[in-house]
Amino acid sequence: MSTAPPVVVDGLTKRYGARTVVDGVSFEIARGETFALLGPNGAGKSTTVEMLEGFRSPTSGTARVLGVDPRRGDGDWRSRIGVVLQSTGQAGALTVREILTHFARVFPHARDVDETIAAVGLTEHARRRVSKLSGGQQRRVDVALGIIGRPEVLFLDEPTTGFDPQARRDFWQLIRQVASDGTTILLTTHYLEEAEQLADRAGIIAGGRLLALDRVDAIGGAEARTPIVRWSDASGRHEVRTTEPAAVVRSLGGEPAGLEVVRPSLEDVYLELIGSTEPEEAAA
Ligand SMILES: Nc1ncnc2c1ncn2[C@@H]1O[C@H](COP(=O)(O)OP(=O)(O)OP(=O)(O)O)[C@@H](O)[C@H]1O
Repeated sequence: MSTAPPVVVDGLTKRYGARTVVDGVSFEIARGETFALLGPNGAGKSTTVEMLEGFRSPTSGTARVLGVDPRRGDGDWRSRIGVVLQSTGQAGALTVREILTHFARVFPHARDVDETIAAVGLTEHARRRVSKLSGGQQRRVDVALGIIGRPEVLFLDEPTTGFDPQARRDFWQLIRQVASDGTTILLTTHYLEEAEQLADRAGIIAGGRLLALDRVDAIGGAEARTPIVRWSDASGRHEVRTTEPAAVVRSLGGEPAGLEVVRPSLEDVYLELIGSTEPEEAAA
C-alpha cells in the first residue's frame, strides 16, 4: 500500500475565460482523515471537488487521488472512489433496492445492499421508486450510492442539504462509521456544525483562494479562538477577550447579570475570515 496521502492537491487552478474560480489551492488529506472544504456560494468548492473526481480539468496545478491524476483515472481507480455530487441523481423508475443492487454489481468489494439501505435509514422505503421519495430521502439514496462500493476515498458535496435535523444526525453517525473503517473523506458543507462534528481538518475557501487550513478546533489561530466573557452591570454591557476567563469571572465578584463565557465557534471564526475578504473577491 502506498504511503503517499490519498489526496494531494498542489497549486490547483481553474479559469473560465478571464475568471479564475479556483486559484492556486494546495492541500493534502491523510489516509482515514475527514477533511471539510468550507466557503460561501461560488467560492470554488464544487469546482475543486469535481477536478479531484476527474469531472473537470484544471487550467494549471496538479491533483492526485490515490496516486492517480483524476483525468486519467481508469475503471479500477473509479471503483476505489465514491462520489456524492451536489445535485440529486434522477433514478426515476427504479426502486431503492433495485438501483443499489444494480450499482453493487459494478464494484468488486461492494457493501451488502440491505445493510447499506439500513445505514442511510431507508429500510421502510426499500421497495419504493426513487422518484416517489421526498427530496431528503432521495439525497439519502445518493449517499447510499456513494458508499455502496466501499470506497477508499469518498467525496461528499453538500451531502445533507434538505435533510431534517434528525436525518442529519443519523447521517453524521453513518459518516463517522464510514470514517472509522479507514475511509478518507472530503466533505463540502454550508453547515459549520457538520464540519465541527465530522471533520478532523478544514480548509476555508473564498474567491477561489484558500484562506485558512488547519485542524477544525484550531482554524483561524489561537487569537481567533480566545474566549470572550460578557456581563452586564449598571453601566451597561461589557465584553472582554481573555485566555483566563475563570480569573475574569472571579474578579467580577459574585455572578453579574447576563454573565456568559463563550469560546468562538468554527462559525464565528469562519464569518470573521469570510468577512475580511473583499466582497468582489468573495463573489468573483
Ligand atoms: N462551466 C462554468 N463556466 C463558467 N463559470 C463557472 C462554470 N462552473 C462554475 N463556474 C463559476 O465558478 C465559481 C465557483 O463555482 P463552484 O460551484 O465551484 O462554487 P461552490 O463553492 O461550490 O458554491 P456553492 O456553495 O454555491 O455550491 C462560481 O462563480 C461559478 O459561477
